[in-house]
Amino acid sequence: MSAPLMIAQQVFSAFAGPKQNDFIQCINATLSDTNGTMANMPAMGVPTSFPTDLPSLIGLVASFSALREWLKIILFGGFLETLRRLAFHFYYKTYNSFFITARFEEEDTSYNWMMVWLSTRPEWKKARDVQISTRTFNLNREAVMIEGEDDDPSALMNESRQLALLPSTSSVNSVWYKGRWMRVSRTTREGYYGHREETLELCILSWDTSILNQLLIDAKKAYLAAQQNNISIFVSDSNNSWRHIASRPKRPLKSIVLDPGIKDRLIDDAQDFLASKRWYSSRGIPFRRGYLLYGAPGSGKTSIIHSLAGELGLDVYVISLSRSGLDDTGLSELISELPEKCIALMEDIDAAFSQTLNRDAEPEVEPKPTPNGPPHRPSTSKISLSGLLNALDGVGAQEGRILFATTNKYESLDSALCRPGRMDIHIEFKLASKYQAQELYKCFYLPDSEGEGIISPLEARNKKANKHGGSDSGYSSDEETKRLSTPKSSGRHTPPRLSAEKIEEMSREFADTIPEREFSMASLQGFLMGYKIHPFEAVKDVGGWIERERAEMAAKAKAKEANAQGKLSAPSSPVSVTQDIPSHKITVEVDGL
Ligand SMILES: Nc1ncnc2c1ncn2[C@@H]1O[C@H](COP(=O)(O)OP(=O)(O)OP(=O)(O)O)[C@@H](O)[C@H]1O
Repeated sequence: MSAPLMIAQQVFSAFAGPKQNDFIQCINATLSDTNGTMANMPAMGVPTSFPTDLPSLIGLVASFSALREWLKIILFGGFLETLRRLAFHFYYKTYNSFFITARFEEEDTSYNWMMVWLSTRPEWKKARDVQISTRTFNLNREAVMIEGEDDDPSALMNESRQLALLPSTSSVNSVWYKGRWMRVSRTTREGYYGHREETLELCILSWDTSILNQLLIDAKKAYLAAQQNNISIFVSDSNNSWRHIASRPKRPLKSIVLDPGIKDRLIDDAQDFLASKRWYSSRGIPFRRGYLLYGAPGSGKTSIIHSLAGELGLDVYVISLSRSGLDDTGLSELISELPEKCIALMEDIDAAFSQTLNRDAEPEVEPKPTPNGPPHRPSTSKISLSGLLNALDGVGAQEGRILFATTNKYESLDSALCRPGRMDIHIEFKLASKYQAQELYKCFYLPDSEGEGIISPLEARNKKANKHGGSDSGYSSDEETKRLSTPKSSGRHTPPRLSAEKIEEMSREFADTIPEREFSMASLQGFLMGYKIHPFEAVKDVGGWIERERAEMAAKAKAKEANAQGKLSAPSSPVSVTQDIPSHKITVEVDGL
């Protein structure tokens, strides 16, 4: 009781000054009341009168032996803690001067470079703790295949599984790079909405900081080299940011069959545009180019755009105008965030147009019931035509971009959207001509540069496996090819090798049977897909296929007409369309007929 009172007295006198003597006397009186305690104080070496200045107070406190011990402990502990902190500080300083540390966040592209680079390292083949992954880090490329997989026939069935060996997330791994030791660790943490995000950390033991740059350059080069045969596809997410969704192998331009001149016109124009930046800027013309591809469905509009992207080495940014939640501001943001050289693709621009694209955005309407199915919901997109026009050539519009828009309903597009400056070149894609049918046939059955027809990778590998057993060398005679093209007789799954003259002759026969501009290229491709390894049967059966297609189209037209007249009151049962092909039958159910 007495010590706190004494301290209170001292503190009070220090702060309150001499005028507070009454209060000090009061405390003294209180202390002198506690006789028992005070009586013992002289024995403890504590003065019985109370100091009123600071040095005396310190003397008083120091006169307590227990307090002295505490003070010593506190000072000693503080000293030790300071030493510990200094030691750690110097340790980390020294450690960091030996190591270069780099972190890569999963959502960043550089993370993909590093992971692809790591997946090619030989270290993981011998490691005892590795992660097995089928992720390709936005690449369509072979990662590390399982050793011996090529020799295992059962692995042929798992052709598409590409297993990569990666550093484990549960341990710290070592890699050597250019004679430097590197520590690799991967950590995951809980991100937003429970999404797990990964960070890759590399610690390189090196004084020379340029080694990190070298590593990044190597990893990026390796990634781009692997990406060389692919194009990247980006779409917008709900935050109106671009997100990489896929890499697709480049499609050779020659695999797209158009009437003569169309492909050349497109490619020449696009190449000329990309090389003319200075020309545009010196004349004050916005450095942008727009192409409108319109015409029949399945005529190759989308295919040629992807193929062109591969040819020009550009990535494709798909702008989906009917995406729910996308409004004029979001669209402007998206277009202004496009990279300088890229292809922006707006598919089926008429679909968005007929639902919401008009100069004065219509208020949302209730879904209307349709006779044959669920009510048709209008798009939840809030794009207006003026918003689209502003986004395309407003101040925020990106320079250097090539815009491709596709539509099946050319006439329904507003003339403001189609005017030069927005859509500079309009190209019509028609239903297949005889010329296209013939070229498509040749495309299917002519051997490519490696001596194979257009066959699936599995067939190619089967072919490789059969290399020593079959009579594959050189072109075969007609009799031989007929025999080979019949699977029952040959038991093979590879297309026959036909001479170029033979294919030319058969392709003419095929094209003669196909009526001009009646079928789409997509439907011809669909037919030929059923005869991938049966070129003779394809020519023989195409007449029957045409009849069936016509009957089907007539039935569809009839049903559509009946629908339009409101005669259909109940949903009709699906119609089965059966296509006979030599090796198997395909049954397709067509709804609503
Ligand atoms: N001219 C063509 N040459 C080669 N293949 C073609 C051609 N046209 C279409 N195809 C094939 O048909 C399929 C559909 O083609 P694509 O998607 O490019 O047509 P589209 O005109 O964009 O159709 P839609 O207007 O319905 O979107 C693809 O698999 C493609 O290989």
